[in-house]
This record gives sequence, C-alpha cells and structure tokens, in this order.
Amino acid sequence: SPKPADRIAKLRRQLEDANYRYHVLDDPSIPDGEYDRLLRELEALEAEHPELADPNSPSQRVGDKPSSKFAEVKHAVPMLSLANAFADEEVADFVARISRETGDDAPEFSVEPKLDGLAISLRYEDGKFVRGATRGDGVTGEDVTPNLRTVRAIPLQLRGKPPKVLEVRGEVYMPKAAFEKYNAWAAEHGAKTLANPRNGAAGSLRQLDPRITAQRPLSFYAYALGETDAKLPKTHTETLAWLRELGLPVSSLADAATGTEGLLAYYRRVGEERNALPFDIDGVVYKLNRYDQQRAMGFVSRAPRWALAHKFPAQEEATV
Ligand SMILES: Cc1ccc2cc(C(N)=O)cc(O)c2n1
Repeated sequence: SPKPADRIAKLRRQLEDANYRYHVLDDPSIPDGEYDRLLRELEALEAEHPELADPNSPSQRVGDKPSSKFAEVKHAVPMLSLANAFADEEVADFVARISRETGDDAPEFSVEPKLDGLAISLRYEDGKFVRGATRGDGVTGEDVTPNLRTVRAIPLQLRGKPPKVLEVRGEVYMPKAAFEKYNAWAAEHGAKTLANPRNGAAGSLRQLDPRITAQRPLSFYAYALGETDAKLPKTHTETLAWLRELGLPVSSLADAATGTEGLLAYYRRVGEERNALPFDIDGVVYKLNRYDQQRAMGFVSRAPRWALAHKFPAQEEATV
C-alpha cells in the first residue's frame, strides 16, 4: 500500500479537484457521498500522521478554534467603492464622459452582476491562501482568515502557475436557497433568523468562532485584483478569465458590452433574470475594459471614474 504521505497527497489533490469542479466549473466530478468518504479517509490519515498536517489541506474547512477579536489588515491596494447610477441617462453620461476623455466613441466594458454580499480580499502567496480580510473602510479591514477557510468556493490552493503574490477581491454571499433553509432551521430551533442573505454573509463571516462560520452555507465570486507581482493582461475581461484558470470562481454572468446600448441591454437582460438567480444582486457593474483607458480616467476619491454600479429599484420585501 502506498506510503501514508503519498496517500495523503493524493487524497488532498482529489478533494481540491472535486471542490474546483463543483464550485468553479459548476460541474461536479464525484457524487457528494464519494467526496465525504475521501474526506473521512484523509482526516483519519492526518490524525495518525500529525507531522503531515497542512493548514491548506481540504480537511481544514471545518474551522479553527475561536479567536478573541479580529486583527487589523492594511490593504496594500485600497478596496474601491463604486459610483452609483439609477437612471439610463446617468449611464449615457458615464459613457459620454469616457468617450470624450479617451477619444474612443465605442468603448468596451467588462460587465457583471453586482452581488449583494460582503466584499473581501484574499491573499495568496506561491498559490497558497495565506490571509483573508473584510473591506472595512477600504484601507483597513479585519483579518477573518479562519472564517474564509471554511468557504468551500474559496480555493486554499490555486491551480496552474500562480504568481508569487496575488490578492483577489470578491464578494462572499449566502445563496437564497441556503438563506431560506438556514432561517427555517433557526425558526425551528429558536435561533435568531437572518433579515436577508447579505446580513447572513456578514454575520457569518464576522463570527469569532469559525466553527459557526463553517455551519453557514456561504459562497464566493472573485471580481477584481489587489496587490500582485504578476504581469497583467491588457483588459479586465482577460483578468477575470485568468482568475478562473487559477481556480477562483467568477460569475458565469460576467460578459463584455460596448457603448451605452450594450450596457443598457445587459442591465435589462440581468434585470429579467434577477428573480431566478440563486443569489441576491442589487444591480450590475460596468467597468471600462482596457486598463490603459482606465488609467486615463483615474479616480474621484476612492471611486474609479472608469466604473459604475447601475442599481435596480429596491425589491419589495418578500412577504413572509
Ligand atoms: C471595483 C469594484 C468595487 C466593488 C465591486 C462590487 C461588486 C459586487 N458587489 O458584486 C463587483 C465588482 O466588480 C466591484 N468592483
């Protein structure tokens, strides 16, 4: 029989692969029962061989011991906020200003749904997940690494050829079905029910005891870069494709669109699909796609002048 170290390494790769297939490709490779069996075998082997312990092992998703409070994290690259638009005219003005300042009368944009969750920043070194933090005020956030380790959609180990340093920004969210299920359980067991999935995500991630976070069904989509030593592609859509290759989940609704018409068509398309989506969104996000054009546009305070959140009308509260 293979040496324990080889068997452990093989099980870790198989479980990471299954996680990637399930959460990133949305195309599970093995049935849940098989996943659990492999995980139990790995946990048993790791218990017999503590010298082979690894914080990035797939077995470490169950949550570390509770911390007393969160350490502070300084974001090397500030986490940006987004200017909002509510009416089509504001989108037309946004594009007109960009056309004027870039000289491009048909600017291309990266477009995506605006998830209604909690913004976080993940840091990977040599492809290993080493730290995760909340946005905080954009410059200083809270270190919630142990809690983020329990979010299955967040890879603990990147795939392919990751750069030495890679920070990824994204949204941790609680899927609608998981939110309903959690509230049914909470009502049944006299626990506090959650007001909405966004509160569910925020409350779960800011638990001091990661074992509680581990019981909360959270997911994650990546949407931007932070600090990295990698040579960047020329456009944001290429960056998102690269993040997918590295094993990070990116919304399958992310797309490209050209000019005001393209943006508004995308806004309407997502608006029609909104209620059928498995997660809450509160709008869509438009980002000028070419990084050279983004640089030409710059920022106003911490909101980039090359990006815009186009919000949907607030949904009437679901009548319970
Ligand atoms: C720059 C930036 C800031 C906040 C964002 C927030 C979301 C979101 N809530 O999905 C998506 C993005 O692409 C974002 N991009």
